[in-house]
Formats: sequence, C-alpha cells, structure tokens
Amino acid sequence: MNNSEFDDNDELKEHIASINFCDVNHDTDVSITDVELVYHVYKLDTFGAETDTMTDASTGEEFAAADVWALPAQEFHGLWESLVYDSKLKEDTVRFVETALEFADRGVDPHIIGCNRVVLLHGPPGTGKTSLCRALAQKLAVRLGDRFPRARLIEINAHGLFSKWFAESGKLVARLFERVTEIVADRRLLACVLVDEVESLAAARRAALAGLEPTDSIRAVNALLTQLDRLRRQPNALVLTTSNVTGAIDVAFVDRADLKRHVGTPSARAAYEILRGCCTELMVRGSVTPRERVFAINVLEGARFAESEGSRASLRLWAVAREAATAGVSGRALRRLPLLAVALHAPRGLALSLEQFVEALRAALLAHLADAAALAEDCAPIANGH
Ligand SMILES: Nc1ncnc2c1ncn2[C@@H]1O[C@H](COP(=O)(O)OP(=O)(O)OP(=O)(O)O)[C@@H](O)[C@H]1O
Repeated sequence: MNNSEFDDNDELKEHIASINFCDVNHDTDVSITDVELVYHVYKLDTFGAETDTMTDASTGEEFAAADVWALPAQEFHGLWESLVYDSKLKEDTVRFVETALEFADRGVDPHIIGCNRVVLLHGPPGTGKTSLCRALAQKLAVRLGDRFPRARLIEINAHGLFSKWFAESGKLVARLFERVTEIVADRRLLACVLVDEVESLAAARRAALAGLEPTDSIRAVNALLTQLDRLRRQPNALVLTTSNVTGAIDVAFVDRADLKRHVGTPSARAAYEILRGCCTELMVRGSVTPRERVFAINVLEGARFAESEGSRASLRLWAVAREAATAGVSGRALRRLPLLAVALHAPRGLALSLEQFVEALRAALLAHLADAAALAEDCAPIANGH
C-alpha cells in the first residue's frame, strides 16, 4: 500500500496512526516478496513519566528519585531509528537482551550459565547511551508484547541518590526499591530498570574512603548493588546502565554486567547519516528548499564518491561529516549544528538552498570546534588544580 492509498482509506486512518518499517538495514536492496514480515500492533502511551519523589528526612528537601514510564511511550517513538552507529551496537544489544530474557523464560539455571541481564554502556558524553537504553526498552516492549503485555521503564536517578544525601541514601535506596519490587512482582510485565551515570556509585565509595560519611555512603552503594542483585532473580527484569567515565565505574558493578559496550563518537559514516537525516527533516518542513536528494552513504560509496551535478551537495556534506568525525564531535553536538547553522551562519531573508545549508553547517561546525577549544583552555587551569 502506498501513502495515498493509506490517506484515502478512512477506516484505516481512524484506527492506525502510522505504519513503520524497521530493522531493514541491509547492504543491498531487498525485495518485499523475499522476506517474511513480522507485524507488531501497539498503542503508544501518552501519559508521560510518573515521577517518584522522595524527601530527605534530615533536610526536608524533595528530589526526583525515579521516573516510571509505561511503554511503549509516545516520547520514545522513533528514538531507535534516530540513533545511528557505524557498528552493530543496536542489533547486538537487542539480540543480547532478547536471548537473555528467553533463557530466563526457559528457566536456564544461572549457576550454570552466567546471566544477570545487566547491560553497561560506557563512553564519552552525548553519544546516545541514555537514548539507546530508552529506545531499547521501547523496542523490547513492542517486540515482546505477546509475552509481556505490559512494560515499564524505571529510570533511577543515581546521581541524585548519591550526590548530596549520603546520610540518608541507604534508606532512600531501600524505599525506592520497594516500589520497583511492586512493579516487578507482575510477571506479565517487562521491567527495564535504567541506572544512568553509575560512576556516581564509585564516587560515593571514594567519598567514603576520603572520610566523608564513611559508613553511610558505603551502605548506600551496597544497598543499591544488593537490590540490583535481587532484581536479577526476577525473570522479567532487565537492568540497563550507562557511564561517562569508564575507569571510574565501581568494580563490583562492572563485574555484574553481562554485556559491556563502549559507545564512541560517531564515525564519518554515522555522522554523515545523522546530518543527512537533519537535511531531509529541514527539507520536509520547508526550512530548506527546494527538496533535493541527499544520497545515502552506501550509494555514495557505491559510486566511489564520484562528483556529478546531483551529488555535489551530498559530497560537501560528506566532507563536513569527515571533519566532524576527525574532531570527535558527539552525536548530541552534531544534532545541534543545524539549528546553529540556520540561526547564525546562513544568509538571512532568502529561501535556503541545500547547498547553502550545507555550507552553513560547515561554518557552524568550525565555530563549534573553536568554542570547544576555547572552553578546554579555560577549563585547563581548573583541571590542573589552579
Ligand atoms: N550516534 C548517534 N546517533 C544519533 N543521535 C545521537 C547519537 N549520539 C547522540 N545522539 C543524540 O544526542 C542526544 C544526547 O544523547 P544521550 O543523552 O542519550 O547521550 P548520553 O551518551 O547518554 O549523554 P550523557 O552521558 O551526557 O547523558 C540525543 O538527542 C541523541 O539523539
């Protein structure tokens, strides 16, 4: 069915918001008649996150200890597709988790086959680690909908738990996990627990060693590790964790993770695909006009990057992507470039052509790199202890 057939069919339009094709990343074209299509029908939750707040008994201050999302959620729709990696990171993580959940389902003895259902993604800031965890949880909620008609993503604010309230953190962790235990008790519910910035655990331990609230902070870290250990006995629970500083993660924690993956800054190919998506979006929305074709990276590679009238803008974009990758620009920074490009580096008043936009993108990239270098210089004295 094509788009207009869908648009003309009132009955379909009344019941279906969209039809998405996914997991179709093949190096060559695949004919639809040669593949088996697997359908998942689902309804997105539009209520947003429910925030579990806690009050610190000693200070009376309230803070968000966890966010609980019913999945699949409207907020995470399209997130999986928006993440671009020049490796099998996405495919590998989803296959790992599906296999681990299947083992749990079959009752595979964890004493014989080690399996904690704990994933650790580590790497520099802004490389999509948190987004990938959320997108993975959403994907599983859709793909495993038959087995788990309900799914929740519980995002634990580890930084909040361990940054200020050392004295009360142990008790807060215990209280928080009472709630998690309630959720996980429903065996037909898939519970994905996301602990962002797990390096805060190690920081808490270090603070303990330095003599700050020693027993309490160690107790808090141990409480969290014990609770996570309990979770692994639940066949419907999955623990997803992220860290920006690999060397600083608590050793006890690293040991518990079955799958540890480094998530780096985008390669030139990935950067190109991210920027290409940005060009398409701005052309669809009319901010860049007229609509022109920006070739997929495998098409450019297939043509050995040959220059022609039709490929000029794509090749300029490829040059920008290569510059960004060489400088190690993060995915987060790349996604900000288009706005900066249009706002600060594009000619004003006139309709913006694709070629002008790509030039503006390059100017925005150079400005970003200059800012980053200046910031690093300003921060150097601080890092050196001056
Ligand atoms: N490889 C990528 N492909 C597409 N988008 C990316 C990529 N990496 C990062 N982004 C975008 O950057 C933004 C930030 O991502 P996210 O917060 O998940 O990163 P992070 O690694 O968890 O960062 P931090 O550790 O600083 O929290 C998101 O909007 C995400 O879509």
